[in-house]
Amino acid sequence: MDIYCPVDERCSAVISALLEPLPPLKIQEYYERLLASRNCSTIQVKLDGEFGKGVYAQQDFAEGELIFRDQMLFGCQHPSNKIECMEDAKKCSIADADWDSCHSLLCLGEKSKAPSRAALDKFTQHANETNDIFLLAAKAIAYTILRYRKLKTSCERKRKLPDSSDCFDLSLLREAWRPISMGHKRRWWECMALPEDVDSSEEVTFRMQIKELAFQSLQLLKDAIYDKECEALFSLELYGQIIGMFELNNLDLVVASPVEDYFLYIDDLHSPEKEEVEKVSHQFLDALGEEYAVSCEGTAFFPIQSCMNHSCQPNARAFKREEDRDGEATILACKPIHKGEEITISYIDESLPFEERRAALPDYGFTCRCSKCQEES
Ligand SMILES: C[S@@+](CC[C@H](N)C(=O)[O-])C[C@H]1O[C@@H](n2cnc3c(N)ncnc32)[C@H](O)[C@@H]1O
Repeated sequence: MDIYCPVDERCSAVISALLEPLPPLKIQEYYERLLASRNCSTIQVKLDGEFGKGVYAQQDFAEGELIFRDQMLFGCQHPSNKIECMEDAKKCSIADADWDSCHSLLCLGEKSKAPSRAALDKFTQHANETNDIFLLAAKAIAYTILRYRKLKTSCERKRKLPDSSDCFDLSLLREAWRPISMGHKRRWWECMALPEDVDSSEEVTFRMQIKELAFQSLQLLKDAIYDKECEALFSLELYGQIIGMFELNNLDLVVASPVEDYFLYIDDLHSPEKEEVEKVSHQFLDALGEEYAVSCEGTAFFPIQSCMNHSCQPNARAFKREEDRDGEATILACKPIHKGEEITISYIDESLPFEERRAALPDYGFTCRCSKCQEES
């Protein structure tokens, strides 16, 4: 029997409006504005190709040249790699930008704006025990709610209207949701690759279990940060689409330990300031032992990098370099690229033989139709 989510039924019209794709020109305009806001003129996002959106070169690039750097929209650290991440959250050591964009609703500390911190604790624990992708989905929902509230307040101020806190405005919710609406999406329980230990005869049951898990997580999140005007964001349909978007687009990340950065900073200080600070800091360094330099491993969604299509003969690579200590993604040319050419990366190890590449790509929810695969098939 399928899962019944009452919000899906109550908000079906709003959900359809949020999932309706924008016309191609509007999509292009959105990315033009995003790239301009980052002073990036080396690339363009267009919908010209066979596979929907794609990233195209606006100039020639030599082999090894930096094409662009992308800032993450949402990211999280894997629980297995967390050294007291919950403690971090309690101390609210998250950057101010993250605080404004989503953390104020998801914080477990004293400054939290979450309606129920106990419920938020339960949600977080469930995500840590099952799948940390739920933490990322919670960030996307909190981000949209906070953006919606901000847009509404500024609209009311502009129009000199009285505070109409209960009056829902679909166009503002669509605007608040826009950055997430742009990501390539499918329902999580439908796009997820079947794990190797699950027999194909068990596929239907497996996908239903995944859907149930998402529903459990959503109920816990709803108890923690429910917002009546943004109720549609608590539908199973949108939750599944958001998680699916992360599953299909995310990039694995390694970010240098911020604690290590702190100790390196102290190391660079001059006397007598350095000795003064070390009087306090050495206790922490002793307590942490080797762990102070453990880098943060996680997963993140990048708005521009996620528009890059896959090729088994890519002309670029997306990764982190030693100097990129800030969680940004770096895209470098691995071949000379000419102005106007599509810039592609490989989501898998492209040196594998055809059959193995074909077997690896279902993790990304598609069968490759790049020229190399077409020739080899
Ligand atoms: C990360 S997204 C890339 C951006 C995407 N084209 C869009 O419109 O948002 C990955 C999706 O693009 C499509 N895609 C990318 N590379 C492809 C390829 N080589 N063959 C077939 N489809 C591809 C698939 O639908 C895949 O799930």
